[in-house]
Amino acid sequence: MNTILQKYNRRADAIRSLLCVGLDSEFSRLPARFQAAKHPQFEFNQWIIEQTHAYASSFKPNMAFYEARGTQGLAELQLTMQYLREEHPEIVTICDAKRADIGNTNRGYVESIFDQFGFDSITLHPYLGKEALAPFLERSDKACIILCRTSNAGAGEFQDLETNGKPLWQVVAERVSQEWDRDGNCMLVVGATYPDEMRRIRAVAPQTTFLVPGVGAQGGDVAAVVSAGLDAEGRGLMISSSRDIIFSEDPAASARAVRDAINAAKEGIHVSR
Ligand SMILES: O=C(O)c1cc(=O)[nH]c(=O)n1[C@@H]1O[C@H](COP(=O)(O)O)[C@@H](O)[C@H]1O
Repeated sequence: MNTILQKYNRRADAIRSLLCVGLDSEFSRLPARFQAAKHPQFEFNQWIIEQTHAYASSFKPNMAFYEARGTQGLAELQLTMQYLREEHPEIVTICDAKRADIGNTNRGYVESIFDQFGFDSITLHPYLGKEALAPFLERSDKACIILCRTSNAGAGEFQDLETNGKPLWQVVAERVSQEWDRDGNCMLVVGATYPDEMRRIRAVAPQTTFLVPGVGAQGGDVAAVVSAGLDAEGRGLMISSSRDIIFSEDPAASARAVRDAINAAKEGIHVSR
């Protein structure tokens, strides 16, 4: 297991939480007091981080909402990362960017996301194959989170296509967990909205950690996710919610409620951790 996964498990055990808080800080949805601030997204993120860090094992900013504001948004993402590194270095950071290109171009993304922004991990799509992703996979000090079964309604358009009698998402799960994950630095994205598929993915990838978006605003059920996806150690899940937490009346209470729902579901299936 590599250092980022160790960091994650340490944090998850220390605060008894498998919750990932998504920093999808869309400018138009920020409270007015933050929209008027000098660094709106950064100051909002700082507030959200302070409200929710006690319940968060990871934070996941989605690049889209920072890129949308051009250089100012990217600068505020950089400030957010600096703040997290200084104030909460024990919490895992995930760059949700769903990148991947040919190998040479990936080197640029690796430098940007891992070295300039300093993220612990990044979401990637597998479409170009292992050879192209080598610059990411070689980074045994970081983690690669590969899209397997996404949470959206149309996920099946390609992901359900059968190859050698298996759906593509199963091939991705097997390939990543058995062939790509040499250093223990690979995870899989498995949407909360597909618990049946998640159960099958857990069966073929028993030791892989899943990033699980889709609870909260997208309607995924926390108890179904825990039942389908928990690993034998009582971990193996980063259950992610963005809008439902960060734009709620009380982000601290919302984060605590998801953390509590996850733990209640775990107790229901008799996992000690
Ligand atoms: O990679 C992701 O995090 C991701 C994969 C997926 O299958 N579905 C999905 O919703 N996401 C991301 O997870 C977040 C979900 O946000 P909420 O629906 O507000 O909780 C967004 O940043 C999405 O881009």
